[in-house]
Amino acid sequence: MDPFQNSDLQRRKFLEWIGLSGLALAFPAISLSGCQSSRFHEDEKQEFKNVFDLEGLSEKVMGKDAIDYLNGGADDSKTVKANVVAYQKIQIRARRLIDVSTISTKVELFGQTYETPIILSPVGFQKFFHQDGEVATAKASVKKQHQMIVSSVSNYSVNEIAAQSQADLWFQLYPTTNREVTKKLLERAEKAGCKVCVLTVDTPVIGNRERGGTTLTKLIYSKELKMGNYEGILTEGTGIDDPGLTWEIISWLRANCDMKIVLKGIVTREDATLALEYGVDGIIVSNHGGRQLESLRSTIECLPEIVEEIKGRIPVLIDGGIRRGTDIFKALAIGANAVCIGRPFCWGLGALGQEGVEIALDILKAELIRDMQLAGTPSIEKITCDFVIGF
Ligand SMILES: Cc1cc2nc3c(=O)[nH]c(=O)nc-3n(C[C@H](O)[C@H](O)[C@H](O)COP(=O)(O)O)c2cc1C
Ligand SMILES: O=C(O)C(=O)c1ccccc1
Repeated sequence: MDPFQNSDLQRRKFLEWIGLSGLALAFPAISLSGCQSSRFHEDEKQEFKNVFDLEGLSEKVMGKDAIDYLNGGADDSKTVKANVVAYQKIQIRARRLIDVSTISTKVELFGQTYETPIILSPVGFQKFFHQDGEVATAKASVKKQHQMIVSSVSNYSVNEIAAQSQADLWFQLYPTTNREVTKKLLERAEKAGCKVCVLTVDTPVIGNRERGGTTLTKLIYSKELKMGNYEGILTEGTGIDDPGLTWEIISWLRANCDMKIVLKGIVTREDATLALEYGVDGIIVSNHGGRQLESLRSTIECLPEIVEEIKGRIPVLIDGGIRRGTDIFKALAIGANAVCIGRPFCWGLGALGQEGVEIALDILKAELIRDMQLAGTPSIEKITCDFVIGF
């Protein structure tokens, strides 16, 4: 039974029952947010100069619980800040008199060509930000030709998101302690057409979220939790995290699905080596946006040793703290094959639904193109480590 499916009153009662009165109050605010876009005129939309303008609007229209859940991190949020600040220490070495009249942002990953190297990170619970949740995000990603990664803990199921948006999705997996349940999650993703499984490896337990954490933890551990992908399959006593998970999962995944396997959450050269040994297809250098272990290095500081270890054998992606075209440029220069963004597209979603996600993606892509022109790099392959200093 889905406690949320019948009525607002039922949903509120359920949330109160599990002790989430604050969250219960937040839900009506979410359902109101569907009318947001009509409040903004074309001229006002021009006002979104950068993703921070979308953040500002999202804070005006979302409830406090949603804001805390979205922007919060582990402990004192030092790693959340480090992810952003570390980009500022790196400088660009631009070259002159290079023809930049045509710019290509195309990249190749897993044998496929993508229009841009900017991918949408998996983010759970997107209905918190806007009633259309992951479906709005997926529609924006299709329209703007960006790859989207659907979280295991999405509110809409991966098959519903695929059906409503026609998106080619990647699926992010949180393996449960019950492999039969995990198998069903994989089957659902493959049926939805997913060709890539992003296995998150930084969440043996949920981090210490002092901001927005109580809300999240209670929902995760609530036996009644019914988010899209677990509909009809989450058996009693199965949580979304598995503290017993080891490298053995890779061969199990190989035996149980045909998707490419990408590890998300690698932050050391040692684990990059093991990832190669276990034969994964790619890695995402990530600290979960600073939401898991506090005091990890920023991801851009982790990137050099990992790139050095991987030596181009498999794609290396990175996320965390990317807010500007120059941040994307720096990550690509240091050796990332693509980047993922989390909070920035969610600010757009919270602010204006699908249209806000589109605006966030447009802003970042336009910034990247302008920065490539100013630096003298007409294609992504041309962005080498000679173009950056101070990392
Ligand atoms: C609200 C929120 C929910 C998230 N949910 C998931 C998730 O379900 N699975 C996952 O692997 N990562 C999750 N992440 C981490 C993101 O995939 C990504 O690593 C992080 O947001 C990147 O940092 P950025 O937000 O600074 O761009 C979440 C992040 C946020 C902000
Ligand atoms: O908040 C997160 O970072 C996250 O990964 C998550 C986990 C479970 C439910 C929702 C989000």
